[in-house]
Amino acid sequence: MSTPILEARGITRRFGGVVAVNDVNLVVGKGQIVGLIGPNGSGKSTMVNLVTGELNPDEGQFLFEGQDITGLPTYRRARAGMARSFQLLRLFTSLSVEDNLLLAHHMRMKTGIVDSILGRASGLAEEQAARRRARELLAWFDLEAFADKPASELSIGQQRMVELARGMMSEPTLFVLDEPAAGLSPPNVDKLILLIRRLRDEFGMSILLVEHVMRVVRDLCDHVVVLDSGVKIAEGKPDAVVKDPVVVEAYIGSGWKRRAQG
Ligand SMILES: Nc1ncnc2c1ncn2[C@@H]1O[C@H](COP(=O)(O)OP(=O)(O)OP(=O)(O)O)[C@@H](O)[C@H]1O
Repeated sequence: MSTPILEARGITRRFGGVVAVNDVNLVVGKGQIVGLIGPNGSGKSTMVNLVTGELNPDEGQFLFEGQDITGLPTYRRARAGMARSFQLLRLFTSLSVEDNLLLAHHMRMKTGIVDSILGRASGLAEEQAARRRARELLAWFDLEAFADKPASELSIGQQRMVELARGMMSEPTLFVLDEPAAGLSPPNVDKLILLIRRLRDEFGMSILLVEHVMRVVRDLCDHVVVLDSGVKIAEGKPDAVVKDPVVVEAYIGSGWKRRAQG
């Protein structure tokens, strides 16, 4: 197997007396879609924040394309090729859709904006390239018609697409998606599934996906990792994992059946 895009080795993170993530190993291979699931409070969001550098682990190591990135700040991970989407949308609702893409690009990469304000040639060239990329992505996501509209005028489903397009601005090789189906209607969930698959197939993207909607996990994931109380309790193919008695037991009482039908 080629070097995985992401490898988490023995990751532990505590909050006071709570061990939110406990000695977790996780591998995302190149071009793979790996699901991270588990009942509420099992440590998924903490793990995502550890992967992207919003949090640092107390123990363990992260490798990105074989390089140790443990302790690197978020923007350095973005430069290395990592992007994320947020469970609660973080769009600038008064800005246009296109400006959301451009601004996020500058903020994530910590580059360009000073140059462009000062009118430096390198900055201007980058600004033009970013604008071109934004337009291409808006077309790819079928959002061209909304480019100049304030994000607030879009439906939640459309805003989720903007969030994904925004993540793509930095040309990531690993996209970490935090509950992309949250709040979407069933037809929009179908669209999302197709779109995430296309992201992988057309851009060769690797994806780490946290998701409660089991249909999304079953349809998309090559491999699933299950957390419970911070511990990895199972992993494998989605169909086998959701039937694993240990996993079913962990979900009982936390609305698993309702979600599995979602
Ligand atoms: N900043 C924090 N301070 C203290 N405890 C925290 C913090 N963040 C998470 N925790 C605790 O860590 C554990 C894991 O929480 P986390 O949010 O990672 O779970 P989750 O699987 O993402 O849950 P959900 O599915 O509800 O989003 C929980 O017990 C939570 O209360």
